[in-house]
Amino acid sequence: MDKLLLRGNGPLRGELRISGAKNAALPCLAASILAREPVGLRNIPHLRDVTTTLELLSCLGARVLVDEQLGVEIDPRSVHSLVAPYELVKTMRASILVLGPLLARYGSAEVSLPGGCAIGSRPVTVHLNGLQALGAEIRLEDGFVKARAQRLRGASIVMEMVSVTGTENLLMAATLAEGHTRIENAAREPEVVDLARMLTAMGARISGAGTSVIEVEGVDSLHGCEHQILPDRIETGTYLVAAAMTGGDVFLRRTDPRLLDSVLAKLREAGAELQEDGDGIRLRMQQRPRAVDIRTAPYPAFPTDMQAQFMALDAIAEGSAKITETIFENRFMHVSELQRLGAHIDSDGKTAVVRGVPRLQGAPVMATDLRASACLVLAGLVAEGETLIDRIYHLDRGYEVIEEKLGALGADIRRVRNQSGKAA
Ligand SMILES: CC(=O)N[C@H]1[C@@H](OP(=O)(O)OP(=O)(O)OC[C@H]2O[C@@H](n3ccc(=O)[nH]c3=O)[C@H](O)[C@@H]2O)O[C@H](CO)[C@@H](O)[C@@H]1O
Ligand SMILES: C=C(OP(=O)(O)O)C(=O)O
Repeated sequence: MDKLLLRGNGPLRGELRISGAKNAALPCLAASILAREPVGLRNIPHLRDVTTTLELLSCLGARVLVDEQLGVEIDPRSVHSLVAPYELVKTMRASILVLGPLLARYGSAEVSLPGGCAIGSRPVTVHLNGLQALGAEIRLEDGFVKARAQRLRGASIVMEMVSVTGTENLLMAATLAEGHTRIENAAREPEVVDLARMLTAMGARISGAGTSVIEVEGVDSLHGCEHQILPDRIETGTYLVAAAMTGGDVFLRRTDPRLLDSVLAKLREAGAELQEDGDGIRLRMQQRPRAVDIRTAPYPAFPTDMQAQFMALDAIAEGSAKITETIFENRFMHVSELQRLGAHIDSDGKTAVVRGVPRLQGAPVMATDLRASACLVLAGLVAEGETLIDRIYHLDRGYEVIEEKLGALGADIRRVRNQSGKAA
């Protein structure tokens, strides 16, 4: 198992390019199943979750072509299996996103239930209730969601809670349903908007994406398209926090700061100077960060996917801060690892009070989930001595070549590869 070795060595400086968003690429890849022609996707990030999704599409029978610049072409005309097997689904919750497209396009789907992941129970009830409202017959059998429908029918759906993947599944299903669908209490995340842009380019009739009411007029078929995945706002936010924590000066290219308002507001509150510039954003930090309170909630409020990174910032900030996680019941697993590095944090599961210390001390730590891993990398950048992070396969699900990108900004970071299969 690979590990990351870091030594805190001062401010990050320089420029780097932000990748396409994982959480937009995965639904867009799933949406390709809806088309009657090949679909081309650009700015696809090179991530383990993308590879798993491409394997899943191949397993369904789609022809997948990956080109040098990591553009991907998917030809769904050869799809012949409507079963998403456990072996692939268990490694990635986003696999549930093939359910809506398979059902809408082929009238049947069997998708293994995604397992409960470390950050919380993550049910898919609102996906299933919404598909039933569109006329699907759904059974849960042998760990699979088995869904059938002659043709889905448009319906008015009020989502019980704001669900990002739930909104995406229903939106994709509704594009080929007969008649009009209205989705209320829809997620407003930019990744939902990106998916709607792609579906519209395929001939879907959608309005309201980005608001909490999305309306879809079903069409008989969807054609191919070329679509550019939007920049990763969470990767952007993670590198901005890295620069802020190290007292650095970095420019992040090919990103869209408008997707990050709530995060940028918190960085300013922490003392960072931000400058939006053409296709990117520059951050300069000339003081020790001030502690900032965080409360996660659906977009446009502060994203749960940035909570762990801000806990790392608060751990070395001036003053105390309260962090409240409202989306997932178990997303504080980085607390005990930050404590190993010398952070002062009291947590009761849903809230954490962080008292900033002037300096962290390097130690061996364990990554437990994707953003918890990012939080430990940030802490390692400012810790005195060596920090060795184990189980970084989580990180590889969501950050493209993180050690190269941080290395280019001057960080002392290196991947320790384990060739033998024994602990490195
Ligand atoms: C609203 C929100 O911030 N969603 C986050 C969630 O999306 P993801 O789509 O994975 O999760 P959902 O948005 O569906 O879940 C949001 C909340 O609703 C609950 N829920 C969801 C579906 C359901 O049927 N029943 C139910 O109770 C979940 O347990 C969770 O507490 O994780 C992603 C990965 O970290 C983040 O990128 C998303 O920003
Ligand atoms: C937890 C995340 O992803 P996933 O929903 O794929 O588990 C994330 O993006 O932070």
